[in-house]
Amino acid sequence: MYGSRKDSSGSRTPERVSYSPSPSPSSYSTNSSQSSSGRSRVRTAARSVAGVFVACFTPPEEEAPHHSSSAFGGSDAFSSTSDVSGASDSTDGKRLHRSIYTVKSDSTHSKEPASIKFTMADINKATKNFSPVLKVGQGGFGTVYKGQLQDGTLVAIKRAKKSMYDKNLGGEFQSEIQALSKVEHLNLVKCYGYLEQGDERIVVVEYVPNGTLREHLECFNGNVLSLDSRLDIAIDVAHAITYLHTYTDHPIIHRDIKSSNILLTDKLRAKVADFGFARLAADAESGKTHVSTQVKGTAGYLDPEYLRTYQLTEKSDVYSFGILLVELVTGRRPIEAKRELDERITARWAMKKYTDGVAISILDPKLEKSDANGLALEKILELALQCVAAHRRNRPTMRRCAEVLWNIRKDYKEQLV
Ligand SMILES: Nc1ncnc2c1ncn2[C@@H]1O[C@H](COP(=O)(O)OP(=O)(O)OP(=O)(O)O)[C@@H](O)[C@H]1O
Repeated sequence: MYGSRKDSSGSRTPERVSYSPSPSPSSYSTNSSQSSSGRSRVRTAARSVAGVFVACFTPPEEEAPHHSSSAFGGSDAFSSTSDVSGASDSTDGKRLHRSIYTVKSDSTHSKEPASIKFTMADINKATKNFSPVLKVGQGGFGTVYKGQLQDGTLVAIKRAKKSMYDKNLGGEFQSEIQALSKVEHLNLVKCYGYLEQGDERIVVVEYVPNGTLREHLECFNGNVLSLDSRLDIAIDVAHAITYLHTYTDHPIIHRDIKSSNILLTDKLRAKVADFGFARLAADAESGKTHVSTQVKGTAGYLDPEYLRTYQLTEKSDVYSFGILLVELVTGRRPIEAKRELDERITARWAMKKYTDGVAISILDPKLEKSDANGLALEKILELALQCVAAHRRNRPTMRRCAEVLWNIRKDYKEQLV
């Protein structure tokens, strides 16, 4: 069900196989950037973590790894770096020792979403009867149109394809609506409302005008995204996901963080989209620490521990975020099937170069190989490595990721002047 489709370049386009404010800049300690000794420690640990990628992403034609026994054992060596995981990780050890996991269904959220219900007449008007000229994209959910509401607001109108509805879309549609309508954050795509009528399932969300992060990494408009902008985007995404994870009553796990779900504004700031797979995380107060659920997500970004155990926590998003960080600095997709064998799994290839002390060789060739870029690259890779740790207890929180990135950006800017 979750395979991958190929784009024209032969690369795999992955397929789906109390308000807590974003951390404020002032709350970030200025000395929390990773030290160089810390980096070398992480580099050592990386060697064992690299095994994870072998196990999880070995392309079909690749030989079986010789060291498969260590495939999920990387965290033992890696545990020496657990001090960077953030204070709130301390509960994770307990989480892993629980033997009974409770399924938390969406039914606990019986409250009507505060979203506006649209009529078919509104939608037809906004999209000029689904004019093909206004079609801006196509995804797993269906077709996306640009539209304009009566008050002039520009919106993206996502129309579910009939086949999705046939496949019991009902629950997923409700999930998307519930999650979207309750959250509001500068770096999250805002939900304006929905329509549910007969076979039609339509979501109306904020229109974000400047394409996806993936498109920008491929220079779709001819402009190279600078490392500075990439850092800004990473911080925006970290803030958005931190917000979801610390959401008032019920934390939300995004479940599908990837570059094509990150939309950019004209000023190149990021807005995280597509809560189609979002599920409400287990309520910490009730003692239910994660959701056991059918595995969903996108190939290349999927947390191996989630794949193995079906147990979903916020740390699955952290894993996907780590893959996204690697994507940001290399410009490559998580899986590039047409590459040489040792380069097909981008994160594994990048981590190997990092541990070999030649991280600079994986910098997106569109970026200048300057000292400042090289240093920032190493620090970003170090964080990415922590995010993709085999075991979730060794991964930092999203809040911690935001803090570290904030400091990397600060140091980077200081180096540039
Ligand atoms: N809010 C939006 N504003 C502007 N364009 C959008 C918006 N949402 C989606 N799009 C465009 O529509 C495309 C398809 O989006 P959609 O979220 O349906 O699928 P996807 O995330 O690309 O893929 P999948 O559904 O498989 O995860 C996007 O790549 C983007 O170009």
